[in-house]
Amino acid sequence: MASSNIIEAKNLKIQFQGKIALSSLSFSIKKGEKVALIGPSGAGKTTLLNTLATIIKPDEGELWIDQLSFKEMQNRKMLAKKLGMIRQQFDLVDQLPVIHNVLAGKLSDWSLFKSLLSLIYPQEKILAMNALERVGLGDKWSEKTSNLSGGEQQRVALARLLVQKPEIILADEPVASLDPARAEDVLAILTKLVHEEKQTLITSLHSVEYAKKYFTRIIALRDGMIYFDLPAHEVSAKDLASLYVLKEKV
Ligand SMILES: Nc1ncnc2c1ncn2[C@@H]1O[C@H](COP(=O)(O)OP(=O)(O)OP(=O)(O)O)[C@@H](O)[C@H]1O
Repeated sequence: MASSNIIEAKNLKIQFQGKIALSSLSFSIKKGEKVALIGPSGAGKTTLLNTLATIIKPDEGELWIDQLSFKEMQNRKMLAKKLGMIRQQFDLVDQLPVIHNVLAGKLSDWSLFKSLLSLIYPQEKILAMNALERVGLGDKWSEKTSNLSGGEQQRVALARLLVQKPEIILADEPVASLDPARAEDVLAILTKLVHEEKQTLITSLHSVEYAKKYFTRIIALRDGMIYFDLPAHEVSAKDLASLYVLKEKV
């Protein structure tokens, strides 16, 4: 594996009840790339992200994350250092103040005692406050998380990632539940932070417009296969039209 490749996948195959979701996918991703996964519904974007997150074990093929095999990635502490995940549904604990959700990014580093103590006296508060400042929520640290808007909650999830500091961020439709203005705001912050932290980002997106604007590379999936894999600026209207064309019924 070339040392500049942080992810390398060879012939990944995943099936669910005999139905192929990913069909012999091979690709590599370099450190610092910002990759958007696009493609029609059911193309395999979420399955691929969950495989990269080592949540789904491939039926066939091999996967290396920063030189580590799928098996070596099962160590929880190691996994948290390498990979951070952000989803459409934020994965926050609504009833807790914002700062506790941000500090959840540290849980894999902390002992059980420190984690429990932090629920009463937030530990490493300055770290969390700095992260909240960077996502523009410095004044919201003590608010109950459920009182925040959807866009603000997704920014809390970004602050949690800043505290976790993984090398790779996997994002599954991170802005699907937000209105267009908030969606763009969250994507702009996410890609700016990833750039500043020199992280690698892989995001599934339904918006081709945002994929072209905020990402360096676009991998298009269709029927569990790579349909095209191009620098974002080279993706043409014709490529997109044929990717999303509805299949004729036979
Ligand atoms: N847990 C599962 N059990 C059975 N089939 C599944 C499961 N997860 C995904 N699939 C199937 O695998 C295929 C790929 O699904 P996946 O969710 O990865 O697509 P997607 O590109 O993320 O779609 P969307 O854009 O609608 O989220 C689909 O045919 C889906 O029905």
